Amino acid sequence: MKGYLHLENGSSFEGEIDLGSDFKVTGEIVFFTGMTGYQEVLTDPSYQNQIVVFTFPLIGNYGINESDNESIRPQIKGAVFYECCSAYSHYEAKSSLKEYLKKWGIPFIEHVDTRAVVKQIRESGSMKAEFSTSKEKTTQHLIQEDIYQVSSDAIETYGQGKTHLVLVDFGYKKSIVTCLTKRGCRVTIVPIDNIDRIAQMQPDGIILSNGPGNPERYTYALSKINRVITKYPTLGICLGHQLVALSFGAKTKKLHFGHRGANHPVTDLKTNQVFITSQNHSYEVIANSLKPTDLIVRFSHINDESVEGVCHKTYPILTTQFHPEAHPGPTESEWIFDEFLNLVAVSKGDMLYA
Ligand SMILES: NC(=O)CC[C@H](N)C(=O)O
Repeated sequence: MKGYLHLENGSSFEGEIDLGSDFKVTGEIVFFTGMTGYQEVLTDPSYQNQIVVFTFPLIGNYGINESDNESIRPQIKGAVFYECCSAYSHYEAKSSLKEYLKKWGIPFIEHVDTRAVVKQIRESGSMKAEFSTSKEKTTQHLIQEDIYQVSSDAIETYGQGKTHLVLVDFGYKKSIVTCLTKRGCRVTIVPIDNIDRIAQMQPDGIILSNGPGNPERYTYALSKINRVITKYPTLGICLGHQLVALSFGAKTKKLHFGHRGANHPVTDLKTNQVFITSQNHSYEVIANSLKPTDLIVRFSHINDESVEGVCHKTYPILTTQFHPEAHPGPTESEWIFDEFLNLVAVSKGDMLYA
């Protein structure tokens, strides 16, 4: 049946929806530019509350498998496709993308002119949107509270290595844990509300995870976060990077339409090397706001010179706005985990990490 995507800036697009006639979904509309990696995007908790426009025109062609989930369920609010492929083909595929979205009740609209939608987002910025079978715009109802269900309830441990890391969970991606356990680490996942219990766990280092929403909503926890990260070697990833910066007094702001894709070029200002990164964020750390702090910009985005990571002048703290764990996207920045584990090993007094 015909469906309509309505954006907060007043523009509307026609497509096709195959859910019941009363249904309507609202959320913040963002776009992801990767040609592949849709399963990782759907299941990345950082996308909670967002309607994702996939810019590649054919999505779903290798189906859904059992290994590419970044969390236990799809997290996006809705999806917009040009074409969502039913005739998938891959030896590991267990179902089609459409079947998977329907099973979890995630609405999607297809046969939408996604290029035209993205032009609107690039002009007006990320904004509220809704799609439904109604031709009528109800954009005045789109301004809604951002409600996120993040962070696991329980403390869980993965891996058995000698190096013990605590991952503070704001909605972490599974691949971050995989990158650490495959390097011989034991990783304890700690919900943000249990941050006071970290010292009892005697970690060798801390990871602040990725997560959805505006980093400023964690303002209440910044002093606790700062206490922990100035005690142990710390790696901050995406939201975790933003929280490190905020906890030292820097500021964040919203990007016009965010960085979401698998081909974002970043320079390491320490070595002048450039690498291609996987990204998914709406907010950035304001470079100037770092000046009065002891944080130094370590990584910079080539396209817009936004801050892509920092390190601290004295503490063993390293952060990335991009995703070194990739999934989706290129794995060429995975060495960040090795550099961080080097910091951990040095601070433990061990030999340098191999
Ligand atoms: N992937 C993330 O951790 C995203 C961080 C934050 N929610 C942002 O959009 O900027």
